[in-house]
Amino acid sequence: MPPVDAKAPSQTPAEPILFSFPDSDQLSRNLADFVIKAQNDAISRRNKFTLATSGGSLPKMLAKYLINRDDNALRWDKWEIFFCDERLVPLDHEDSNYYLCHQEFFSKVPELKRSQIHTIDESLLDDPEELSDAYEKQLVQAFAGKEAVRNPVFDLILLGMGPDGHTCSLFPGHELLTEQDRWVAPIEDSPKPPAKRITFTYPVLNHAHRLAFVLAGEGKQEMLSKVLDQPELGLPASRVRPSPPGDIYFFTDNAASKTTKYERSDFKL
Ligand SMILES: O=C1O[C@H](COP(=O)(O)O)[C@@H](O)[C@H](O)[C@H]1O
Repeated sequence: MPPVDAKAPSQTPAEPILFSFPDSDQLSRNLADFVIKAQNDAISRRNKFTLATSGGSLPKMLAKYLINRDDNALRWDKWEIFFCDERLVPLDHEDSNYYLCHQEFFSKVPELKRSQIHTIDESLLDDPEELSDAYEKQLVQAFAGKEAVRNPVFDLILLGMGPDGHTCSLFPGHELLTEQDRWVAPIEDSPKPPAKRITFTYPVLNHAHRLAFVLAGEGKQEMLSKVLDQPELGLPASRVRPSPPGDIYFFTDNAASKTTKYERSDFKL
């Protein structure tokens, strides 16, 4: 188990900032600029860029304008990549979030070395607790030093959201919503298959420097309205509210944000 958080618990959490773009192509283009800005800020601060990504619909939208660029904006050698959640299947299984990200993104970036990507230990697939602890240890090692006594502070965490409001593998009504000690936890009863997974917990999410939900299409509309307009429902995605100086953004297309009454912000870097 990681050391106890030393941060003062009384700070008011950040308010979500909503960006809405005409379509998913514009969303991807602006998301790429946002990621590059986060990368540059992180490199100036600590000479590396720690990113955690989700699976689902995100990797394709993320990759679209990050791969095949001709402007040298990306400093791939500085990237260190984790997964916000992972399914307990082999890394070449089609349900694996790593496999999906590899297909959509990593395999198209030859500069990115395999050692920069933190995956689960496949030899522990039969022991979710052990596997989860081993993945948590990878975080402890990556964030060692001064930060080791607090929580890991990711430069950027990219999130998706399912139609039930889940994010990572944190599902509505599940006991993991109140997990305060572990950074990474196993779940063996995920309502969305596969049932066995590991997931980041809120202590990790809510200490990140920046987080962004990436949501496109009409299928996200109803749940996005609930998450932004009715936070009192306590849906998993609504509970992502980092403490200052962390920021939380929603990158959406107009189809996803059509019905929310939440105020849109102009996108500027
Ligand atoms: O199961 C999962 O679902 C969520 C949402 O996926 P999406 O296809 O609706 O974008 C995803 O963020 C998570 O990483 C994944 O394991």
